[in-house]
Amino acid sequence: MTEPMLLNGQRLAAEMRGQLAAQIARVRAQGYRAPGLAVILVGDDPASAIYVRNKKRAAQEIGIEPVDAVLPQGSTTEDVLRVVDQFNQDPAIDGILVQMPLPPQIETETVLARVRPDKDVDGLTVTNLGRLTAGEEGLVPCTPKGILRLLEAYDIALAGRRAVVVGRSRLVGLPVALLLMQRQATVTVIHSRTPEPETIARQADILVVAAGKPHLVTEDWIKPGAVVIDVGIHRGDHGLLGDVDRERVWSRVGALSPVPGGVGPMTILELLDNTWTAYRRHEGLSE
Ligand SMILES: Nc1nc2c(c(=O)[nH]1)N[C@@H](CN(C=O)c1ccc(C(=O)N[C@@H](CCC(=O)O)C(=O)O)cc1)CN2
Repeated sequence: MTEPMLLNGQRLAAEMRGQLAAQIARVRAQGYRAPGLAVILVGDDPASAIYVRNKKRAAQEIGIEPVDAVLPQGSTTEDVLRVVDQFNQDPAIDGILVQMPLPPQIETETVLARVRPDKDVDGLTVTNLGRLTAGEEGLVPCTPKGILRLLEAYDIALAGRRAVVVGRSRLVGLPVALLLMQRQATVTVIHSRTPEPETIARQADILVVAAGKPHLVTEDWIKPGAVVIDVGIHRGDHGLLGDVDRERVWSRVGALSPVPGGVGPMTILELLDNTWTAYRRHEGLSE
């Protein structure tokens, strides 16, 4: 078999960020304000702190003004809602994201429901997920949107092909299944209660793994030549691990998105892209 292809999200995201930076610089030169992104971090999860720092840095580098609110681990739902309300009302803020996961005492549903749908740059509100389900224009969740952009950039055909999604989360599994279906793929979603998941996964031309379990997927899950998208990210003693055991699947796959350097950078890119979209809508600029 020919050598598998590595789907390089790091490089694609860098290219796209350059294009966004140029577009933002153009409108700024015409006298428009800077796009504003509010990032809400609650608690002391170390991984979340890294992602938030990376998001703010990426925003700043392309000309989006990041503003953050950092709340302590013991915050209440009401505390978070107050911050969301402030950003909802602030005309300088185009996008609001609440970093997930939230501490267990906070009602995630209630917090997400408070974010104005036109500022929901994570695409996680019921309004935006409903629009996605109906095939209407809205703001699309970042990781799924990044996965589709990565597949498109590498000319990976979806229409008529069999896609299997491992995981059914609101952040990734559910919306990526919808997007793949909209691209005419035949989609199956499997999850923790699915019997014999390997047997179903082995039918996949495109396998998207968002299970949250390090090295869950091994060669037994892979149809020879399959395109495998690894969404997992886990901090092990020897660095970052994905949900896919890269060494064990490598001889069977046709293409693989690596961890790190695959889907992660695409997630941040799509957050910036959604903020740019929200900004243009707020400023009445053409899309
Ligand atoms: N509100 C949200 N919360 C969470 C989301 C999200 O999209 N919105 N997704 C994940 C975490 N996440 C973004 O928040 C995220 C994870 C990983 C990366 C990334 O760039 N990873 C790098 C490695 C970086 C490192 O850890 O050293 C890579 O894969 O190359 C970006 C964003 C859960 N929460």
